[in-house]
Amino acid sequence: MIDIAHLTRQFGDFKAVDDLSLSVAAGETLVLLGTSGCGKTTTLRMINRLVEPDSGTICIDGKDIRQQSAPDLRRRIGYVIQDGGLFPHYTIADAIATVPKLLDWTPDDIDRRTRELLAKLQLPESSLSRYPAELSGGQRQRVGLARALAARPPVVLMDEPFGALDPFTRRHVRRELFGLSELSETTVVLVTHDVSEALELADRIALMDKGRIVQIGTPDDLLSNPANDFVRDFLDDKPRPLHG
Ligand SMILES: Nc1ncnc2c1ncn2[C@@H]1O[C@H](COP(=O)(O)OP(=O)(O)OP(=O)(O)O)[C@@H](O)[C@H]1O
Repeated sequence: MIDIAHLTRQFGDFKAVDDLSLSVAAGETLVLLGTSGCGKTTTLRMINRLVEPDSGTICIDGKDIRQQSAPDLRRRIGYVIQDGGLFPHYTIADAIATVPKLLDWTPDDIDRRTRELLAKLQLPESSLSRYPAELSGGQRQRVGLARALAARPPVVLMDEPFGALDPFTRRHVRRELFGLSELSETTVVLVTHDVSEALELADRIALMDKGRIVQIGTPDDLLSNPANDFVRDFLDDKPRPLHG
């Protein structure tokens, strides 16, 4: 579904992403996990051409993404960021309708799809005329996902989608959203630095360090056969008392 080969991106002299290759299968959830600054977001943003690589290729369904215009590409790739990434002056109805309108859906089809998503994501219909600032963080996150899923894109990219939520809400919202059949059929690439989130959501985890993949595999693979001490230490995030 997504094939990334020898992807490199520098900022000045600094290699943010360094010869990175990976594939994501259709319907798979791949989590990019790693420390702050290891190149997760840069990798993700190259998939929807918000960042252009210096070298390497990305193909979706066998087609090089540079052979299509960035706006066309982005209409077929949902993108979810922290706190929903909603425009403050768009109502929730406008936000969810953004891509369907660009794709010239009829108002009836947009309305039907919007109401379907509201029901699935447990958002009240009264939220349609509200603005993001009038919703809770968890609700904004659901609207961000509704907007990303509205036109049924085959691929959804998520960058720390639950990062703005408190730990309790975070666990609750992510379980609920990833329980949706709609999302389980979609190919998802999700960026996080939260180990338990990665272990819970991933079909496979790509653990990154300094722009490279240190190990890629199922959560079980990484836990039972860590490639080195970095992988072992990274995954072992149990709290320990400092003294005693
Ligand atoms: N536009 C830019 N200009 C200069 N440097 C950048 C730019 N974007 C990213 N970088 C640098 O590239 C490195 C990787 O950044 P990136 O955002 O991909 O990391 P990350 O793993 O997603 O980190 P975080 O979890 O903190 O978001 C960082 O050192 C960052 O400072």
